[in-house]
Amino acid sequence: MTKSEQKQYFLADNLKAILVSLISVVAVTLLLGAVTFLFVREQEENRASEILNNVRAVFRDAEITLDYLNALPYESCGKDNLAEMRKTLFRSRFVKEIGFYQDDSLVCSTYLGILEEPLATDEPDFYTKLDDAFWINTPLQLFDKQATGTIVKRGRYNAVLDMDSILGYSYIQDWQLFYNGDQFYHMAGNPVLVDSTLSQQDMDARTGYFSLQFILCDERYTSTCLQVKSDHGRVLDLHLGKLVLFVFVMLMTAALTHMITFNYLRRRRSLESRVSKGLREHKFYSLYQPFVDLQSGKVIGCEVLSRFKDEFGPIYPDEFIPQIKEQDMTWEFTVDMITKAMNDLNDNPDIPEGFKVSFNLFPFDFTRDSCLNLDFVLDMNIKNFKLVLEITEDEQIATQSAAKHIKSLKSKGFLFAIDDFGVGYSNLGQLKTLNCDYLKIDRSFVMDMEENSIRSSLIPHIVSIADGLDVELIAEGVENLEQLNELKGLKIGFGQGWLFGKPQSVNALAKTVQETL
Ligand SMILES: Nc1nc2c(ncn2[C@@H]2O[C@@H]3COP(=O)(O)O[C@H]4[C@@H](O)[C@H](n5cnc6c(=O)[nH]c(N)nc65)O[C@@H]4COP(=O)(O)O[C@H]3[C@H]2O)c(=O)[nH]1
Repeated sequence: MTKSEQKQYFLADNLKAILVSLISVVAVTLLLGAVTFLFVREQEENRASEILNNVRAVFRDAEITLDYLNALPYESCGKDNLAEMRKTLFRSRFVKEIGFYQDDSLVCSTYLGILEEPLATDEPDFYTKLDDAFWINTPLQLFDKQATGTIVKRGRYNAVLDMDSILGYSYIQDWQLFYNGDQFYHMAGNPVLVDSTLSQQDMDARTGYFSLQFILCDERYTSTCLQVKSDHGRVLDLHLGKLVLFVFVMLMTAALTHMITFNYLRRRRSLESRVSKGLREHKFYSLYQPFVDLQSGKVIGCEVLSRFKDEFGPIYPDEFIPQIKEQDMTWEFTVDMITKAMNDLNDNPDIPEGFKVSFNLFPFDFTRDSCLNLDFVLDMNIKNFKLVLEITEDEQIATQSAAKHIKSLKSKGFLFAIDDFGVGYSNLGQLKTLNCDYLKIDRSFVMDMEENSIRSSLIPHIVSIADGLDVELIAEGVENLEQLNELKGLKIGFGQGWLFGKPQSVNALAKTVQETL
């Protein structure tokens, strides 16, 4: 991969990773947002029911107080009645003052005692379903002129309720308490905050669960309800820590998903993962390079050479072969390559019977018994190809087991070629033991023949070694006519190289074969 390709992939991977991290941040935000919201909403509901509990305590206290007094037989305000009213006031917790009525006028109260002039009272703000009369934020004429309060009257008595000490603690009144009678009656809190003409059903339909606007009614005094429209500033103050955590989690999610995605994409592009994916998905394919009989010029065989290409481009054998060895997949790879090549060559009618087909094998595989499983190639050999197995000179083939396996394969009809002869590890004794059929002269010897280099001057010695061992020679890397002529002059039998054809598709090979017939 070139530097500019690497840069391009780096940028593309980065963009993809950014996209994935954005998507995951959105997903995490939605998920965490929903969970946090439900949590906040529950907390707001808890706060609302706490307010309602306090209200219930006040009403209950007033109810007990008023019921107790109404049960007494007093019809007028005398000393005894007043004493009883004061005793009762002392016992109650949320009643600030008690008054007594005669003929709809207030005639005495715990604070002022018996009034000289009975006091007529204004119309109440509303009546409850139990016929209790309520005055909301009404001037408390009996105290000082400024004071206002909530008064409830039941039967002959009224009670001034200490609502403020319970309801007034909240510095932001983002709720209103109302009585739900034939219509909404404001009782406490912020009267303009929420639309009092809305029914609970309207509110529910309008707000849904993901909202900080809701109505909660008391369990006992079911007509006493709290309408809440939570103040965002207060809620934010309350949950600032969570918000900071939220932002932190989002940043971490973004960073982590970017890192994971980027690494994944980079790993996917690594040689190791591309090769292993290629092996898994049988993505390797074969090209065929012609062998030529140097004297007649006819194509008499081919070498099968593997190739690989994926969405990131090609990988060449000098990179994927070591990788396959590293992943210990050599045998699986070889079986796959041979099967595909045999199918290609069998299927093409222009590849003649008896054609030499040469496969590259990994020397290490000859040390394992599995190499004897090459019988399947014989079964596939319907066109009687001369099957040549090429092994590079390698210390692995010097082992006893490799020599035994090679001997056994030869007895089944496979021919053997020592590849890249002259640059590897071999000695004459070993060559004799292996009893190979061909020596392939490494192309480094052929490359500078026309310049009479020291290396090329060794070719005649290789020729006499081959004569001594009675093996055929194949010269690799023949690129021009000068090399061809010299090789012919040295009585070398076969050649392979760009002069005769590069590694090519089976169809191109078939055409080359037909042209030289
Ligand atoms: N400069 C030049 N090069 C020429 C010329 N003629 C042929 N070549 C190249 O020389 C290599 C010959 O194959 P090799 O020596 O068996 O060397 C092969 C072989 O050892 C290994 N290889 C390739 N395919 C397979 C395979 O399927 N299995 C195994 N085990 N090894 C393979 O990878 C090596 C390299 O393969 P390739 O890149 O295909 O390279 C091929 C071929 O393309 C020429 O005239 N000039």
